[in-house]
Amino acid sequence: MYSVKEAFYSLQGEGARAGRASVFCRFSGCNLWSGRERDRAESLCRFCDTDFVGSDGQNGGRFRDAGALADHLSALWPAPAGNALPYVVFTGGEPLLQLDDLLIDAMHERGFEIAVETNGTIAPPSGIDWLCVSPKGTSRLVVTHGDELKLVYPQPDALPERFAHLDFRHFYLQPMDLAPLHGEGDTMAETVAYCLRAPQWQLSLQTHKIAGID
Ligand SMILES: C[S@@+](CC[C@H](N)C(=O)[O-])C[C@H]1O[C@@H](n2cnc3c(N)ncnc32)[C@H](O)[C@@H]1O
Ligand SMILES: Nc1nc2[nH]cc(C(=O)O)c2c(=O)[nH]1
Ligand code: SF4
Ligand SMILES: [Mg+2]
Repeated sequence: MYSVKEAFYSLQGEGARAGRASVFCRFSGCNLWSGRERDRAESLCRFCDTDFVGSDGQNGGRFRDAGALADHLSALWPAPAGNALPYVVFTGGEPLLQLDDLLIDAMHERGFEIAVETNGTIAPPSGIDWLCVSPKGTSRLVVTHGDELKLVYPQPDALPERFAHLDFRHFYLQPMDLAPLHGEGDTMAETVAYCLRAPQWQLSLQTHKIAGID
């Protein structure tokens, strides 16, 4: 059984593949935060911008097996899509609590390339085509290689220096959106300043928020 908060067709907003048409599958639940506001301040991840509780979002639900979820997701890809490769982004919540070999195989069988957005605390199954790891605070990072490391900045307890030596093709800093925290501050200027000081790191903007899409 898979529990999915929501699923939708949009443009990948973040990282090296920003702008690419994608089916998003947002799994329910996370191992670093309950999703309840009253638990936020005491959680390992405290700045989350996402509601991943339950399965009541658009195209959300509980799916009895990999084939049922794969059919549901592939129906969100437009037809005809010309020569674009179908692309699915598994996110959440923490997708590696649920994503398994059966679902990976089922999406590959339907012609999809598979991307994952993870907090890096759970070992991934094999067969993922694009792995984005986004470390959180003091949580223990077990995924030390992948395609992109995308660190939300600034996190005083997760400095970029801690991750700069890891085996990733791309290193991104993404300004922390303080809106979910009702916070004040200019994370954009700080993030730009860091990228200018340490050019290994590139700026990742959440372009879907700028564009006003999901
Ligand atoms: C909601 S998370 C879900 C996937 C996974 N749990 C993770 O943390 O990578 C998706 C992406 O949004 C980023 N993110 C979450 N809250 C954010 C915020 N307030 N500002 C900027 N990026 C944020 C995460 O770091 C991650 O890269
Ligand atoms: N458009 C869009 N791009 C995204 N890239 C990563 C997202 C996520 O929440 O994991 C996300 C998202 O929520 N929307
Ligand atoms: S690890 Fe990801 S889904 Fe979980 S609370 Fe943090 S940003 Fe949100
Ligand atoms: Mg998001």
